[in-house]
This record gives sequence, C-alpha cells and structure tokens, in this order.
Amino acid sequence: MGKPLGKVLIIDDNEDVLLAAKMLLKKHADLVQVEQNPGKIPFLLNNDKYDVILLDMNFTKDTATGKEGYHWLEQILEIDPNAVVIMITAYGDVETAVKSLKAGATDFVLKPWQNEKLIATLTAAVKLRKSYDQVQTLKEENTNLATALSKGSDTAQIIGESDAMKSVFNLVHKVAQTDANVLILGENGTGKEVIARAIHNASLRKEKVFIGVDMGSITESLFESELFGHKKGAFTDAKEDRAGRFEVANSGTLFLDEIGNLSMALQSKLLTVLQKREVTRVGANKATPIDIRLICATNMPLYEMVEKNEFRQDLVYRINTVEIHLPPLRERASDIPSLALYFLQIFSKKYRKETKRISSAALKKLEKYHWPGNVRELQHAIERAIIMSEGDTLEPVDFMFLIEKNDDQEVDFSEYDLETVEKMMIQKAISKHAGNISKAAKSLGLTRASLYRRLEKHGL
Ligand SMILES: Nc1ncnc2c1ncn2[C@@H]1O[C@H](COP(=O)(O)OP(=O)(O)OP(=O)(O)O)[C@@H](O)[C@H]1O
Repeated sequence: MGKPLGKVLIIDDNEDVLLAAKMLLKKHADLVQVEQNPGKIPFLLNNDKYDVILLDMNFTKDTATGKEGYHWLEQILEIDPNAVVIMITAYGDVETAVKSLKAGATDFVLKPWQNEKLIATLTAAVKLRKSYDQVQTLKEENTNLATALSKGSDTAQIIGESDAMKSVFNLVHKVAQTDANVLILGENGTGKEVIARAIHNASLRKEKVFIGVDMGSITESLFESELFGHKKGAFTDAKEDRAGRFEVANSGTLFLDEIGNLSMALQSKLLTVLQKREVTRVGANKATPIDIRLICATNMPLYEMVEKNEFRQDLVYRINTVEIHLPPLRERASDIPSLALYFLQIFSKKYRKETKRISSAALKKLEKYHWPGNVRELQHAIERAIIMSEGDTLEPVDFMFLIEKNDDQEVDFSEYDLETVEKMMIQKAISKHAGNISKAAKSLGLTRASLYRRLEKHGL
C-alpha cells in the first residue's frame, strides 16, 4: 500500500456521487473502485481486498429506510469480517447512523459530504483496518504456535521404567492437578524440562501457553525487561512496548530453568513479583496482575547455596511447594535400554536408516557407562552412532567415545605388556578425537579397517 487510503471501494447507485468521490479520492488512494450495482459486492470482495469500503444506505429509488444498506453491510462482513465499512446516507439521522454502527459499520458520512471530513474519516478507518489485520495475524501466529507446541508434546514421550522414575511420574500426576509451585532438581540432561512440560500438559492449563526461560542466559541488565517487559522509550533500545515473559505466560505455565544461576539482586526482584503476583513493565507505573503456574529447575545445590548465603531462603520457600528430584541416569541404569531403543527409533527414522538395531553387547556397554551428561548424552550417543555406523546393528565399537577420560594422567608404560599398551593407546586416541574413528586411526598411523580389527581384538 503506497498512498494513505490504499484500496477504496465505493458502492452507490448515484453515478454523480461515484464520480465526485473518485475524483476526490484518487490522489489519496492506490485504487478507487466504484460500483453502482450492490449485487456485485460478493464478486468484488472475493477477488480483491479493500482497505476501506464506502457503502450507500439506500439503492432503490425513493426508499430511505436504510434496510438495503444493512443487508449489504452484513454480506460484506460475512465475506471479510475485518472489513471497515463507512455508510453513506443522504437522509442521515442519528437513528440510522447508530443502527448501522450497531450492525458492524465503522462510521458513517452524510451526503453531501465535506471533502476534508470524508478524507479524515477514511484515513482513520484505514488505520483501524490495519490494526484489525495485525490482530488477525497475531491470532493466527498464536494458534500456529499453540498447535506446534502441543504437537511437540504429544509426540515426545517420557521414558522411564525404574522405580525412581515411576515415583517421579506419580508425583507429576499428583501435582499437575493443582496450581502448586514446583521445583525440579537434577543434574544436567536428566530431563527437568521434559518433566516441567509433562506437568503443564497434564494440568488444567494445558490449552494455554508453556513459556520457558533460561535464567542462565539472561544478562543482569536485560533481566527486568525480559521477564517483566518494558514501555517504549524506557531505555535506548526500547523501540516499542513489549510484554515480558511473565505476561506472555499469563494463564499458562512459566518455567524458569537454571534458577540457581540468578544473582542475589535478581533473586530479590523475582521474589517481589512472586509475592505480589503482579509485574510492572520497565518505565511503566501501573502493575499488571499475573496468573501463572510456576515451575523452576536447577542443577545447582540450592540448599547448600542457602547455607552459604548465595541463594535467598525465602525465595526457595516461595518456589518449592512441591519438589521433584530427578536422579542421574547412572543411578537408574534400568532405564538405559528403553531410552536407547526409544532414541534408536527416533533417529533411525530421522536419518532414514530404519533397519538399525542395537546389539545386546552394545546395550550392556551403555548400561555400564556412568553418563555424566545423563539422558542428553545418551541421546547424542545414539544419534551419532546411527549417523556414523555403516552396518545394520550398532555394536560396542560404535560407542567408543564413551571411554572415560584419563588423558591427563601420566602412565608408566614399563608396567604393562605390549597388548595392554596398545589397548591404552587406542583408547586414548579415540577419546582425544571424541570417537571419530577416522581421525583416531590417522593419529595412530593405522587405516580405519585395521583400527576396527584392533578394537574388536581388545573388545572395545
Ligand atoms: N525420560 C525421558 N524420556 C525421553 N527423553 C528424555 C527423558 N529425559 C530426558 N530426555 C531427553 O533428553 C534431553 C535433555 O532433557 P532436558 O532438556 O529435559 O534436561 P534438563 O535436565 O532440563 O537439562 P539442563 O539441565 O541441561 O537444562 C532432551 O532432548 C529430552 O527430550
């Protein structure tokens, strides 16, 4: 749209009116489409989009009821609910005007019109149309987002057969029915976010949004604006009003990840908002009430931090109404086979290697490993093995990068026989090259095939 009025459609049975309007408006509009026959309205609207429509109230000679105008107004709004329609009437009285506004018209003008007033009315109407369109786009984005989010959660399964995970699921089920604040504690990659989403998806808020915030990645200076929002002009980069995560999450669930990383100053700010249950955007003087289910998570020892005065005790009390401890993967090795098979399924589909299986020796090896990166590390290990392996079955050799790192330790080779030294050298090379067999072979002066033979020989 170049000119301020964009595309204008005028429907009036009086040819003189159409001509006068066209002459007046063509300077201000990209297109002025005029039509005497209202019966053409559906055709016109189905073939083009108008920024504003001027519609006569009466078409049949000597009628002044405005009924025809209402009829066509309804038709227009049915085809384009966001249409802004300005009624034209020569017999204007307040009653007709009010009725047309009630029926969905945006405004009305009396014939004969004053040129400047008509242009001002149309300009205001076009602005309104733009904001309707923006709202419509936002609504559509919102629906798409909600669909995408719920799809993600439908397809993502939570795997766990160990007793430890069964009691976690039990707790999730119980707490989901309430609005209680939840604190999830566990090492990196144990599935804290997965559990937070599961609580949301099983709760009464499941149709609303789930907003996650990584507190570890928000800088001190942006904390308030990110979480509580800002008014336009509150600081140099605040080009327009913006809602913070608390407002966006309103009526849904807010997940604050890595809460243990917050400085003391930011902890106080957060506590104030949680106590008052309202946020004030930076630069604003009015607070907005918020209704959220709060879930926090951390891998830090929050209670030890309280003892050391590194974390506010009152904030812990505010967020830990229910606590969920996610055990590290090494303490629930019985979950490893089902997790491995689950990831095998996902990634073989993703990389179109659907015939892949995993050997029992490989599974045993996975069960023995101590998984410092927990489920996330297992997930990456399977993904990588699927990409790299050439056969149909994942073997222990496909998980070489799981060898524990002892690179830095000095080893006295004189204490070992040749076989053992060879094994150690191979382990070291593979670990150094993060499981990349080609690179490890090269650094050992071997071909890939002969490195594989040696791996087999040493049962690696
Ligand atoms: N029980 C589970 N079943 C299936 N997938 C899981 C399970 N637990 C974790 N995952 C997967 O492992 C990865 C890590 O999980 P998630 O991000 O929830 O861990 P986290 O504890 O929040 O990690 P961090 O502390 O690093 O934020 C994700 O891809 C997740 O889908």
